Amino acid sequence: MFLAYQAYRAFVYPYFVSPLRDLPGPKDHHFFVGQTIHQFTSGHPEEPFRSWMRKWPEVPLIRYFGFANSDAVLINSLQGYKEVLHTKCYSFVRTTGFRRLIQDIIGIGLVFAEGENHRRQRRALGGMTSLILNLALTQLGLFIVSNIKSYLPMFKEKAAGLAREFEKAIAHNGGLIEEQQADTSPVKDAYSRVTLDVIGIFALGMELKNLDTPTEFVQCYQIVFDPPRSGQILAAINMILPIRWLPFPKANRAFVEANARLREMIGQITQQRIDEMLAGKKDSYVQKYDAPNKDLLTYMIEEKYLAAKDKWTKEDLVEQVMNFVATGHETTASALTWATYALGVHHDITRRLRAEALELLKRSPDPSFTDIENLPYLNNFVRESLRIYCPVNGIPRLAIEDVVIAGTHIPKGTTVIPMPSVISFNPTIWGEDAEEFNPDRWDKLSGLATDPYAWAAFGHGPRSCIGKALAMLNFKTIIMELVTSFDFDAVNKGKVEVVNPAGQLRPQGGMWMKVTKAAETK
Ligand code: HEM
Repeated sequence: MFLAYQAYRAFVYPYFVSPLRDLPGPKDHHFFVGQTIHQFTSGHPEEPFRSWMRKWPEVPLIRYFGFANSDAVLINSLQGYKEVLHTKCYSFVRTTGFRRLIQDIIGIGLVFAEGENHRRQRRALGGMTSLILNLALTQLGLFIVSNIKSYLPMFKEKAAGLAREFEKAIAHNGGLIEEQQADTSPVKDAYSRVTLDVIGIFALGMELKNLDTPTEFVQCYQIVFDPPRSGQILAAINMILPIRWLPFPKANRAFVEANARLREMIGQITQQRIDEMLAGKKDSYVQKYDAPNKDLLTYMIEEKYLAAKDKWTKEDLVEQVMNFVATGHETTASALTWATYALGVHHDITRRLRAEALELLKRSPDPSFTDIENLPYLNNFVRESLRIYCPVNGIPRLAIEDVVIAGTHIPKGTTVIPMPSVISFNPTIWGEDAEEFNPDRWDKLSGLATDPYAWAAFGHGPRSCIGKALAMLNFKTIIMELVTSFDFDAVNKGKVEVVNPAGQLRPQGGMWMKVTKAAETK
């Protein structure tokens, strides 16, 4: 009976019964596995989705076949974005494949909480997006701008440390700061180290000091985020069939061990903090940046672990911390990597950013948060960089009830994919030059491009990125530091090969970049 039902779902339902069968979409799927092989062999996690969008740019929903011919829908309209990510957000949950791809790495905290549990966690973490002022992304608590901006001195200090790293590379390697070494790469590696240091202070209240000497944290994250080809193939298979328990190949063992070690280290830090707080040593954590709020771990222990009701266990705390450390550093490191690539290709853009920043530094040698926020070209550059090179590839969802999206009835059990780059590259929204890198477009947005849902680098609605303010200020501070010190020249100015499958946009084998001291610096 069970087998007969499965056969019906795979071979009868999708072709003759599904209410989605008349939606436009690709018909070149393979027997039983749908589009899975195309996705894993396309060389880019966002292809072939982008190619479908190019073929049907005006169609709100594009239907394709997932594994076992399951129904899947690519969201291709702003209305669809608004409904899936925002107004009907809780009609969906994370998909199993997405969980299997990244849950081991990033923990089962906020990112994987669902429904009422998600609402509660988000409220507890002080990052509840106001549903009234929804699009303004007003958030309460640790993640609000007034708290984040108090970390500006720390962002500047870390950015200066990064510049020193690049100077060392210029002195030692003649400015070629990318080397192909055991699948790791110093530019991306330097960005991972600096962003890990930042999140260490924000989330753990600790100086991890990875910029000085890479710690075991960095090494473990390199193993889990930058696996060799065999590890990437394993990750692809694991999305469909859980195989992480296998003791082979070596890449699988390394992945499992690195994850276990990360949990162990974060567990130790958490336990130590709990012990200190129970012993009344409330000042043992770093507060040197004069932030109005505590670090996230301390905050969670006070608010949830030591709370009278609705308590979190130590294991809950560890998973939350895993979430923030992983999501908080690798996304920003990826954004910086691709922004540097843009600087290395578009030298005129680097010069304009430099001129704007130097002019500010002349007026205000220690610029404030408002000074930085008011740099129009930097703001345009950062948004354009995140539009063209969105670090988060896709944010797949599974419908847990029947729901109407963009006027179409979507049955329970359908996978829907909002993919920021699909909406960013759509010419009906962003114009015929949608795929071109052009920061100036932000000065003359018109038509659908002015819709808030047209730019989805941080998602939208109740599940939008809680760390947006932190990421943006950190990103801007580092770009300012880099353009006022260096010129970049991308070794590969053509198409950059990327890791696939991956939850993030990551260059395969590093981003090779020639860096020289700028003629005019601060
Ligand atoms: C450039 C940097 C970043 C980008 C592009 C980015 C992007 C995103 C996106 C697109 C989502 C929404 C996923 C969805 O709708 O399911 C998200 C969620 C999230 N982000 Fe970020 N992020 C960045 C930086 C950060 C930082 C710095 C932190 C932590 C301090 C962070 C923590 C999170 C968390 C915890 C979630 C899950 C929110 C929830 O499910 O309620 N992110 N991020």
